[in-house]
Amino acid sequence: MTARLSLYRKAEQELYKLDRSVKAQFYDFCHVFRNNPNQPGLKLKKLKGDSRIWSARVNDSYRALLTPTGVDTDGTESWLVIAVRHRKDVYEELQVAVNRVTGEIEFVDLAVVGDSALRRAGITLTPAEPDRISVPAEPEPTPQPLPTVETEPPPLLAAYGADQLRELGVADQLIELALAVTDSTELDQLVEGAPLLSKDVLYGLAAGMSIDEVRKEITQPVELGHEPDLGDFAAALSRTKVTAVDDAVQAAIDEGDFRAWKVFLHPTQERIVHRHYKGPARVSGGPGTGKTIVALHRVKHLAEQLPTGSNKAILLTTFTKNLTTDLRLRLASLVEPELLARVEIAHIDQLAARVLGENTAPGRGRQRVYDHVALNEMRQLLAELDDRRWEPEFLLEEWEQVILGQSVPTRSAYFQARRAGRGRSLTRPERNHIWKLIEQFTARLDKLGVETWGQASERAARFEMERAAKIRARREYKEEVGGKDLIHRDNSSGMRYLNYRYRHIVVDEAQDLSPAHWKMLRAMADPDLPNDMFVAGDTHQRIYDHQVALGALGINIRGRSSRLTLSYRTTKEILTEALRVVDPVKAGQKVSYDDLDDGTDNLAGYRSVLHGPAPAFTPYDTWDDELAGLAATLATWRKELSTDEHGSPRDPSGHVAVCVADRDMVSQTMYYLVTKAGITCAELTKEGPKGDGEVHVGTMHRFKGLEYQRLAIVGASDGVLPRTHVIDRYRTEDPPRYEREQRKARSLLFVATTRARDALNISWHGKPSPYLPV
Ligand SMILES: Nc1ncnc2c1ncn2[C@@H]1O[C@H](COP(=O)(O)OP(=O)(O)OP(=O)(O)O)[C@@H](O)[C@H]1O
Repeated sequence: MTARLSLYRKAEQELYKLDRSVKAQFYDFCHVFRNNPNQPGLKLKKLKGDSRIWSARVNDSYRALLTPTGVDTDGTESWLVIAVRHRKDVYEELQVAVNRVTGEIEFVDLAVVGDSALRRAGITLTPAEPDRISVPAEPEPTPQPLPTVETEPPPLLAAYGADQLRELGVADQLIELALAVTDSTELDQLVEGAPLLSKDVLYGLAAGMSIDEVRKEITQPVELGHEPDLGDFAAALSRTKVTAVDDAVQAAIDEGDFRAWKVFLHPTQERIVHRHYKGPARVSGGPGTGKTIVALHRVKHLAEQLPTGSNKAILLTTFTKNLTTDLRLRLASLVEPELLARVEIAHIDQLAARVLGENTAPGRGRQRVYDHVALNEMRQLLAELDDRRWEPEFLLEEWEQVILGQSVPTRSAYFQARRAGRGRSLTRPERNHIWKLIEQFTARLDKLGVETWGQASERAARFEMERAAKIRARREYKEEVGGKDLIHRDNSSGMRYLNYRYRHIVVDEAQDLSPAHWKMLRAMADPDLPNDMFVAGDTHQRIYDHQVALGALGINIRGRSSRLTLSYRTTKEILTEALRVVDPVKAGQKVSYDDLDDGTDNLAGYRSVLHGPAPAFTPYDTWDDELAGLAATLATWRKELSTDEHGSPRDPSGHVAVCVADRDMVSQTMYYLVTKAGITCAELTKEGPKGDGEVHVGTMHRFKGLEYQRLAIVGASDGVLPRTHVIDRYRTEDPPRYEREQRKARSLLFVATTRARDALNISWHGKPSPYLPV
């Protein structure tokens, strides 16, 4: 008799952590079991407590726990491995059941629940295999008197009843326990071995979500829609996310946690990925909630729907070059090469450059320069004209945000232009003066044969919009003439083949794209088709000054926005401090964030189930002291990360990073670490880490979208974050600008703090940055 085996998700995760030798014995076990589950050496037997759970021998110490999930028509038995664990951790009270809300198979593990919670709920766990060496029985401990009602803290979820938890989908076995827990540590222990839905519901309620919010945001999305048959495990198995145990299972398990994001999407993530959207859609969420992961799965989902041969029909784009490298690697590990060929991956500037290349005669292209070069030119122009009326920074921004940003073509149009968020208003003569200066400035850039990236994206947007207009005009005409051949009307053979560049566009790090970027992207996909654009971003992480209202740019995301709230990256401890940076509770410091449209966004419900040490905040007297402290921390981290959890050596390179505020500090930090502390470094550049030094060092901007196991932020002093000497004058001169600069600096620190997975150290010398929660 043969058997089909599947692995429950939790069992697979347990396997990742087991010793290599136990894993190998598990593969042997699977092989034998699939051939004949009744092979005597497997010692397959039912546990006493829940008749649905069986135990089988993997080796002397380890047991596989399984549940039968039906028999095929050909007589093949189907079994689900629900856990693999040491025999000492197998006890009779284990339970497996079908969840009444989702209809999925759920396994509840009480071994991880704290003693106090179990005691309060009156549960005692009985080992399924008591130790064979008999030890003289210890005298029964005298029962401890239960704390009196006065001293017992009230239950954490006192406001809710058993029926409510049941209706929301909490597993039956956990309900009494959940209602008895009195603090968040007990709750953490309780949910550690809980099924996903129970965990989400309990954490949601504990975080202050109302019953209605939990029902709407957590339960309803995973509801089956009809009452499941609680005894039909075969049907339940088909709804449960499992890994088939076949010859490839070893490779899957060896990949360990690296595989998790590819296979186990959270139901909220999954829903966003697979939904059909009639128009552009958006996913938001705090750092590490999996927006990039959702974007990648969305690309996969869309690629799967396309007909064979749809080469490069999907565009996956993001803000920076180094992030495209990461997207490319991840996507390649997620999809087959045939699907990968349907996707074009390019960062936003690269796209703009390509459009300009196509529209420029050979040899006529302009060199693209960064804003600091343009600012220098503006400064020189003003000096030559001896014009001190306006700051060069103000003029450059006025040009980029108002004139370029709104494609203002003429002086008279500039008189009418909206200048929302630009601070002080300008009179007509002032606008006249500014227009003249900017004309001279752009003529100067022209003469030098250069343009800014802002200008380039604006020009690219214009070319693309013209292209889209031609496509529309041609379609309208075709409709008018009833679909007849249009050769007589097309003025070039290329025209006949003119079509939108992409069928779908997926954008990551959307918060930093400028209006010109959006206009260009909008024109690259057909606005009349569903699922045209999918946008992932978090405005709390906006670190460039590009505020947009997508609706005004023809990208209508209203009613198609979703939010992720569970962080997969950062620990609760780090997250709590990071949130105090962007959402300060100090009086008078309310900061509000937009939703890429006319509304506002927030991080309500943003949470993590991971734990780690509390972030360290360390003051120093001088920069030199701080660097010495950093070197000591890095040496400790290097030592700790040099062995894995089984004690085997491991290379810690690339898992630790140092984040500073500016380029000078990058050089100083690297110089100190290399010459004085013997720690090799790799500088984080726009292209990614340069060289293979063990510790990555970079400015906060370079950390966008990245993550590290341990992170040190150094030089987080007052005056550096924010740059007081640069922005202080706006405090009275231009309060909205001052506000924007503050928000950018705050977001920068927020981005930096949320790059750390396990440990975060923040230090400063002199006074700390006002944004730090110290
Ligand atoms: N369903 C999942 N299963 C396992 N790991 C996940 C899952 N979703 C996300 N992760 C992991 O969480 C981390 C953060 O994910 P991701 O980078 O997509 O978040 P993000 O929201 O884009 O973050 P940020 O806004 O900071 O760029 C990554 O290491 C990712 O692999």
